[in-house]
Amino acid sequence: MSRTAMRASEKDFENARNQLKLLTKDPGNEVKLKLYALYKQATEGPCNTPKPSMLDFINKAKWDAWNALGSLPKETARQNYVDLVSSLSPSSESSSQVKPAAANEKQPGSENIIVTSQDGITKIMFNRPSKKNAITTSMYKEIIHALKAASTDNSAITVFTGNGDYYSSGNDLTNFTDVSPNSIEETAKNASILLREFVDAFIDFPKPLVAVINGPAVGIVVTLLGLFDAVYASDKATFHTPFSELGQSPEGCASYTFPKIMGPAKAAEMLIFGKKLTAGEACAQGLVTEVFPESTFQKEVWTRLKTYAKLPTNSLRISKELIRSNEKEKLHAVNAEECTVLQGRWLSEECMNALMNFMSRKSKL
Ligand SMILES: CCCCC/C=C/CC(=O)SCCNC(=O)CCNC(=O)[C@H](O)C(C)(C)COP(=O)(O)OP(=O)(O)OC[C@H]1O[C@@H](n2cnc3c(N)ncnc32)[C@H](O)[C@@H]1OP(=O)(O)O
Repeated sequence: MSRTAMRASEKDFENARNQLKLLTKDPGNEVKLKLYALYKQATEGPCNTPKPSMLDFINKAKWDAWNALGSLPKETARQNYVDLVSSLSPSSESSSQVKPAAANEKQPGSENIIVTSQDGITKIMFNRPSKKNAITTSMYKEIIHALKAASTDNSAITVFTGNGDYYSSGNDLTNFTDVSPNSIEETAKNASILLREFVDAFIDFPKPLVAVINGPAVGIVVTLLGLFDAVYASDKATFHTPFSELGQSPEGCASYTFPKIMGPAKAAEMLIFGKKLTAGEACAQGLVTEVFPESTFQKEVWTRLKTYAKLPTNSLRISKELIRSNEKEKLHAVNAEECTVLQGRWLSEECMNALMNFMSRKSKL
């Protein structure tokens, strides 16, 4: 008999609750919301409490998740809860972690950012494919750390890429949702400080910085490309900065680099109106260096990068310094301004509405 056809007993339900306490890895906010909703439905039936205020992020998200279950019978909710907890066992957690192939020197850190050094190339890989490589707060910190280490290691160039079908879906939107109403302002301030430090690490990076865009790229991973020295893209990559849709504003110095790269009209289409570009369009507008067919992308790009990494390292650094140094002061000022503006945006009703929409879309089971 399949698990879904079975009926979980009170004992199964109790066991699942205990099993949950033993989890070694945080299952993430979305799963926690689903668990919360199923638990409430299984024990109390359909949602029976008043809708919390929009600013009460956490309770509103919980309420939405529970309310979305409608009139699901208590027994079904109980079974779904047991099934969900069982799917979170350590074996299913670890199966989503994919290690990079042929990594000679794997450096320590979480599994969400994997740093390897080989053939004169330090590779920093987004490795959270089940979440489309969305960037959590701790991943921002790890990347800052990885860039600092790469700036003084033996490699000639540093490369960012993504594991799985996405390059990255940008900022993890749940970074802002697991916050109590009275700490929203402090969270926005801390995020602004972290973002500024994060972007500064790219502005100041002394070696050639290359992006190997293996799939769609969204938000901050797109805006940062203006600070990269070369961007190679698979023809299945897309470039999307939906800031207005999210009630937010550009970051990563794109408000300055994009108009310089592609002209103000094309930059406005991307940064204000959120137009998504294909790899070919991004290349035509100067954001991407070269586009490769998906079938040969990895082979062609890495072969080329290995050749580049054999060039004299001091010469590479000095040439980059000449190209970029005049801009550095301006870029730091732009970064500071963008972070200040974003801090205000994160507290705006438009942004809160957009985050709630994302959360309620996810909590529909
Ligand atoms: C220190 C703070 C600094 C802040 C800097 C600010 C930066 C601004 C930005 O980066 S704005 C860009 C933010 N990103 C987005 O708006 C993308 C949101 N995600 C999506 O629109 C979609 O998920 C998608 C188009 C990327 C992919 O859609 P698809 O239908 O193919 O896949 P799923 O939606 O089912 O995604 C699979 C799971 O991954 C979760 N996920 C994907 N992206 C994000 C994200 N950015 N944040 C959080 N979670 C994300 C998605 O929710 C699914 O999870 P689930 O399986 O648990 O439901």
